[in-house]
Parts: sequence; C-alpha cells; structure tokens
Amino acid sequence: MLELRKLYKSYANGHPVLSGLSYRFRAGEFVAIMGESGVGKSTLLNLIAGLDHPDAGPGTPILVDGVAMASLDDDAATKLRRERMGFIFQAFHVLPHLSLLQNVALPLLLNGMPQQRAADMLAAVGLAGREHDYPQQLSGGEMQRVAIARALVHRPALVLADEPTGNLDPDTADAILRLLQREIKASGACAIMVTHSHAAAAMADRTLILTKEGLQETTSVNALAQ
Ligand SMILES: Nc1ncnc2c1ncn2[C@@H]1O[C@H](COP(=O)(O)OP(=O)(O)OP(=O)(O)O)[C@@H](O)[C@H]1O
Repeated sequence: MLELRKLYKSYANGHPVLSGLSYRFRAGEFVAIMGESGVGKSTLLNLIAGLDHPDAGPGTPILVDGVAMASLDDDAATKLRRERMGFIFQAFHVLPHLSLLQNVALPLLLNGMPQQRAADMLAAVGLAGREHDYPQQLSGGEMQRVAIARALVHRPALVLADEPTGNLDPDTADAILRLLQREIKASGACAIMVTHSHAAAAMADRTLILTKEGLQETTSVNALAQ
C-alpha cells in the first residue's frame, strides 16, 4: 500500500532528520508511530501526505500502491490525495464558512460520491444533531472530531493521523480510536498514527518507534498499556 525506500529529509541549515528510512505499510493495518520529541514523526507524515518534499536524489522514496509520488504532476498528486487519503492533522482546519455537515461532506462532494454518509459520520463522532452548526460554535475537541469524521467519510485507502486524540478526554479518545479501528478494518485501509499516547498506541495493530536508525517494531508498548 505504502512503501518508503531510502527516504531522506533535511531542513535548510539543519542536520538530517530522516536518513535513508525504509519501510513497507500494508493495507488493512493500523500502525502507531511513537518516538522522542523532534525525531521526525510529523516530518515523516508530512512527506507521505505530500505537504513537503523529500531530499532530491536518484531513487523513488515514496510509493503509494506502487506508484512513485515524485512521478506525479500536481494534478495527479492532488487527485491521489483527494481520492485515496484522509488526513487528521492539527493544521488541517475545519473550514469556518461551512456547516459541520458541509465540512464532513466535502470529500464526498469533491470525489463525486453520494453525500448521505456525512451525517452518519458526524453521528459516529458524537455530533448528531449538530449538522447545521458552524465551526466557531465548537470546542477544540469537537472540532477535532469533525476533522476525524471528514478524514474518514470517503473511506480513504490511507489515513494519516498526527496526534488524533491530542485534545480529547480519555473516554472520547477511546471512542474515536475505536471508530478509526472499525473504519480501517471495514474498508481494508491502512492507517498511520503518530502519537505520544501509550493508550492510543495500544489500539493499533503494531507500534513502531522512530529513532535516528529508522522505524523499529516493538510489541512492548502495546503490551505495557494493556
Ligand atoms: N519547517 C522546518 N524547518 C526546519 N526544521 C524543522 C521544520 N520542521 C521540523 N523541523 C525540525 O525537524 C526535526 C523533526 O521535527 P518533527 O516535528 O518532525 O518531530 P516530531 O518527532 O514530530 O516531534 P514532536 O514529538 O515534538 O511533535 C526537529 O528537530 C525540528 O526542529
């Protein structure tokens, strides 16, 4: 589903953040990525999402369904992101001039899909009855739940989540992660979740730790939190 092949990323004036990272993510799995602050977790998600570019080099460092992201022009990359990906990023703000229902329906509209699932997803994140409210009427956690509903509504093949439960109380966080888990299993999608929360990581199928050496599998995080 997603393959990283010797992925390098340095920022201007900085030391390399990712140095030849390789990994293969499979469809149908929910993977948590943990690791020390500043090690490059958000950088990695941004690169996969196409929000930033890897260092230039001869290889094809990011492949989605076998297609090198770098080989796509802007239109093709946008289409791939719109159809195949769902983002739960703090930076992806809910649009203020659209109602909650319109916000969640947006990926369906853009992909020419029937829109009735938008109301179901709002209900699934605990916001039934709030369809015609506007984002400014929401708390931070409610806003996060709208972003999650919007990220999942079009059943993307790849869900990228950066601290999806960062501003939710433990019960709501648990419910949202169960929803994420259910959606992934039902659609056979792959989800990659960056988190510092051991409780969140315990909901994933696998936890990887990002270090300077790359992504390493661990079972202990999930075991510890259970
Ligand atoms: N736009 C940027 N320009 C320069 N340096 C950056 C930029 N974004 C991130 N960095 C640096 O890259 C490194 C990795 O940052 P990143 O945000 O990916 O870490 P992280 O593992 O997600 O950290 P945290 O757990 O604290 O969110 C850090 O040293 C950071 O200072």
